[in-house]
Amino acid sequence: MLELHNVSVDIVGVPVLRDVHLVVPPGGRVALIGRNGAGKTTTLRTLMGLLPARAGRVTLDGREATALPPHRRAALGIGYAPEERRLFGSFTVRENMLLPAQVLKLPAAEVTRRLDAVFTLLPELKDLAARRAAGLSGGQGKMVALGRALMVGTRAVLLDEPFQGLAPALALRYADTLSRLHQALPAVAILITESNPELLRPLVERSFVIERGEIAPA
Ligand SMILES: Nc1ncnc2c1ncn2[C@@H]1O[C@H](COP(=O)(O)OP(=O)(O)OP(=O)(O)O)[C@@H](O)[C@H]1O
Repeated sequence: MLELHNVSVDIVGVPVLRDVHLVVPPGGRVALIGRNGAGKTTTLRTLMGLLPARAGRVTLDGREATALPPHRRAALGIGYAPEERRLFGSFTVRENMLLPAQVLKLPAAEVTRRLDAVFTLLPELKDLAARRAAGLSGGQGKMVALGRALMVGTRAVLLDEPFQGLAPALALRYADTLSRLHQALPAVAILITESNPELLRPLVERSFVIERGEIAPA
């Protein structure tokens, strides 16, 4: 269970999240819906430990995580796919996917096991494994970012607007991938941000709406 308890976050002195309460149950599929600038990315970055909370607490399975740096949260099984993907262009797809697992210094056998599991789930990544990330299309880049998040996200993956900018056919394929992901790894929670609530309705069990940094159940 990943939880924000009454979290407030300021960026350069401006309140961006206000008293946010958000719950992502184990294996749950949760949407965070909001317009541009509503605070979706800030919420995910706060969950990941990339932004400090001015007030409130972050917990993982009831354990205090508010002060944990991002790599410690990743080590606890939280994967993050940022909206802008942040792939290293000169690295291959495989190298990009391996990076977070290497940062966590996971044993080589475990890294290989996880990579194989992600390739089984997302076979198109296996075909792209040797390609440089710089040459990927936007849709391919999103799949790589998902695969990379799954390399550490054994409990939860946070996906920031993965449908943004995808052509309709690719968006359908991505949605299908998320459904397969849930079937194959039912224990892994998925938190997805999006501006269009209709797009995620078939994929999630629960939605939260965020407006000007405040969350209410949809
Ligand atoms: N580094 C920053 N400096 C100043 N303001 C910021 C910064 N980062 C975010 N903000 C502001 O915080 C608010 C929330 O931003 P956030 O990126 O979380 O929104 P979002 O819902 O993810 O929308 P988008 O899809 O446009 O990124 C916005 O008003 C944004 O302008």
